[in-house]
Amino acid sequence: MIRIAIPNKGRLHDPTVTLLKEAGLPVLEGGTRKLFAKTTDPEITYLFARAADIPEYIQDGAADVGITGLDLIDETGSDVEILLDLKFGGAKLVLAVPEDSSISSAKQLEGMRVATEFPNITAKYFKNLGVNIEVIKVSGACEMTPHVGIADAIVDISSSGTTLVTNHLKMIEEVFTSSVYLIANKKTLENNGKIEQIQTAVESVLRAKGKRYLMMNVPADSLEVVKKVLPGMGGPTVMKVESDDSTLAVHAVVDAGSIFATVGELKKAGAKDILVVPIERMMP
Ligand SMILES: Nc1ncnc2c1ncn2[C@@H]1O[C@H](COP(=O)(O)OP(=O)(O)OP(=O)(O)O)[C@@H](O)[C@H]1O
Ligand SMILES: O=P(O)(O)OC[C@H]1O[C@H](OP(=O)(O)OP(=O)(O)O)[C@H](O)[C@@H]1O
Ligand SMILES: [Mg+2]
Repeated sequence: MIRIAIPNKGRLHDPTVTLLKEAGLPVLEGGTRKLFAKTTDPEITYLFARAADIPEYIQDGAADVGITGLDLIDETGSDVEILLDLKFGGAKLVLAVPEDSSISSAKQLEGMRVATEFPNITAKYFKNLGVNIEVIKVSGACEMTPHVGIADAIVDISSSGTTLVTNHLKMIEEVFTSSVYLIANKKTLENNGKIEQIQTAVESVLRAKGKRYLMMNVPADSLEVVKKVLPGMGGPTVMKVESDDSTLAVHAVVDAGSIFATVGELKKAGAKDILVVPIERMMP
């Protein structure tokens, strides 16, 4: 049996559940108040946990696989296997000071106080710089601390930057770049092939997100020009169209980012009836 720990609430819950569904491992009978949920594979169960607790659950074997933020993994110093960047939940830990402060670099904070929800990452950052500071650990509303004399600077999560601006703070350094990762217990990973299957399934969803499936009809004498337009992945699949010897059906996988330009060029090359279709999963 493999237990996968996923965030029970907060901003990481919904995208995690969506990704698992796309990977063919939907959270069944889910509900934020429940501790456990099943999926379609009888050998896999979900455990709902706080995002911040997941790294330690994985390290200690309370769960075998986990999905949570890299910042939380690093902060807890958990000894886990980092398998895959899931490319969502992106945020930065930034060093910020009041907007009217004359401080413009981390080095100028020698001997001062820095408030944060991430004391270990913060201490490590300043230690690497050779700057002595006092870390003040808070568990929320960090942005307020420089304005009430508790700290001279903060290290806090920023994504859009709105919270910093609203609280009259300015970023002076980037301390840590985070996104959400798939992690695993080191022992289970060695002994149980199921984790690799889970990783492959999730990876196949991520790979497919950047691709589109193109289908089109091509006059036989335009095939060579059309093939030149279609960037590889082993080249397009070319099929005969029944009852029409002069037309071929051409299928190809292309980068989603280049779809606009590619379709334009295909038209020019003589392709017709072009269909652009999303791909659910892609295995190499
Ligand atoms: N704008 C953001 N603010 C806070 N955390 C973010 C943001 N964007 C991404 N994250 C990531 O989300 C994770 C924190 O999720 P968590 O569920 O603990 O907090 P939350 O969504 O703010 O919920 P809570 O209401 O419990 O604070 C971290 O890994 C963090 O990097
Ligand atoms: O750069 P921004 O897009 O403004 O996002 C960053 C803010 O969002 C988070 O707070 P959250 O909304 O989770 O509230 P919390 O402090 O109660 O967790 C985080 O702690 C920052 O304060
Ligand atoms: Mg929060």
